[in-house]
Amino acid sequence: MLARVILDFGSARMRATTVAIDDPGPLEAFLPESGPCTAFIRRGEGFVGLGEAARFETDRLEAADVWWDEISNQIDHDSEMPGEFGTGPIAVGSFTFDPDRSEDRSVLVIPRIIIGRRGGVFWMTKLGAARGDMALPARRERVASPVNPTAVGGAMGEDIWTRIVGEVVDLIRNDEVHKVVLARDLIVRADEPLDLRYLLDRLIENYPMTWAYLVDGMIGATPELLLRRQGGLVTSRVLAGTVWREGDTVDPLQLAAELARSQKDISEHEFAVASVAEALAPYCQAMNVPEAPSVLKLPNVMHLATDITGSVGPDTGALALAAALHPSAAVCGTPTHLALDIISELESLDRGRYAGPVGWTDMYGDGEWAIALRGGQVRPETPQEIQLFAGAGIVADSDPSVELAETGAKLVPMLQALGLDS
Ligand SMILES: C=C(O[C@H]1C=CC=C(C(=O)O)[C@@H]1O)C(=O)O
Repeated sequence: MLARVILDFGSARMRATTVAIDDPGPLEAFLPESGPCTAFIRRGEGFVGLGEAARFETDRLEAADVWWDEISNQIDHDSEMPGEFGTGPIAVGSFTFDPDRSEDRSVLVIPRIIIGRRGGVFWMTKLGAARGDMALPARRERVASPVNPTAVGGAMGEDIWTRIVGEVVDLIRNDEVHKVVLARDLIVRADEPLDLRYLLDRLIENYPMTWAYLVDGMIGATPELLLRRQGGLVTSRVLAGTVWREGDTVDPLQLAAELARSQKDISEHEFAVASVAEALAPYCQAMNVPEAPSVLKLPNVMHLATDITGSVGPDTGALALAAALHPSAAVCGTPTHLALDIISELESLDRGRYAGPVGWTDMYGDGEWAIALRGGQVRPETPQEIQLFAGAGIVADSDPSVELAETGAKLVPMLQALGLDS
């Protein structure tokens, strides 16, 4: 198994301190110009992580879970706010969609400093620090917008991608598989290294209702939550089935009504809900799956949405649940193994961390893992370049050219952030 551990606290025990702080203002303002940093923010709540006390590179969620379990047992935590959700040392991660078919690695990092906000409570956690050493880091002065960003194409041309969607529709109509989510990529290149803090600012500003994430060069603003585990309660927001507005021609209410009635989108959505409900069931004493989806309205698209809730025992942590739920049929298909094979055969794309779990877990197994959608990856060797991804669920009634347009609508948040779509 591939695993690389970088620890800067050796085999000694680590001290961590958490204190309540005054409202620090926007969390993202603390992200430094250079050096490792992480963020997970929705509606102004969440955290930023600065520096790295430890890092685990792996190809398996399960291995990351074991590693964090061992490491978190070596941390002595002194907290002013014990038991407050999200406070204290955390591990922040971004996992590949398909570890068997990706050159990219999954990563779990333990930030050295965490600044967080939730429900009117503000905190800072520092690893390797005592209560006397809890000054807030400096806020940044300014961030740089992308210099001359240009879309330079992806692994596959739009016409070829559309043809492949047609091939998958044929497979589905021949009953060989029920649903397959196909993705495509788009590379955007600038003249100077991209300042990810600028992109994150734009995503937070334009899409405050999504989970804006930044982990190891993977950045985006996703509306889909694989799971939140908070105490004994697990919640999952399942999305699948999409409409969008071309210009301002259609009334949003009418569009939402059309989506709620669209048999094609309802069937696409039902596969996704069933996959999450089936994967969660073995871990839940009780579960609630609403019978009909609601419509989630975002600035660029609308989705059918179902919030599943369940109760889990103390032994099943957030990372273990993420391992059980990934990949759901919102990003893979039904049946899972057939959809995975078709994706790897036809998509001609290494998805890397796109559509994989991205999020955090704490020392008690609580945490939030979203699905890394509406985002892109910047790699250290090409800091002026970002690979964007977008996919669409293909079912029997899919029209390939409409699916292509749907992936275009899903690329809008990142293109806007890069200054390529107004
Ligand atoms: C696969 C993506 O979206 C998923 C989430 C919501 C709606 C989807 C759809 O309607 O196809 C996808 O299942 C993506 O954004 O790349």
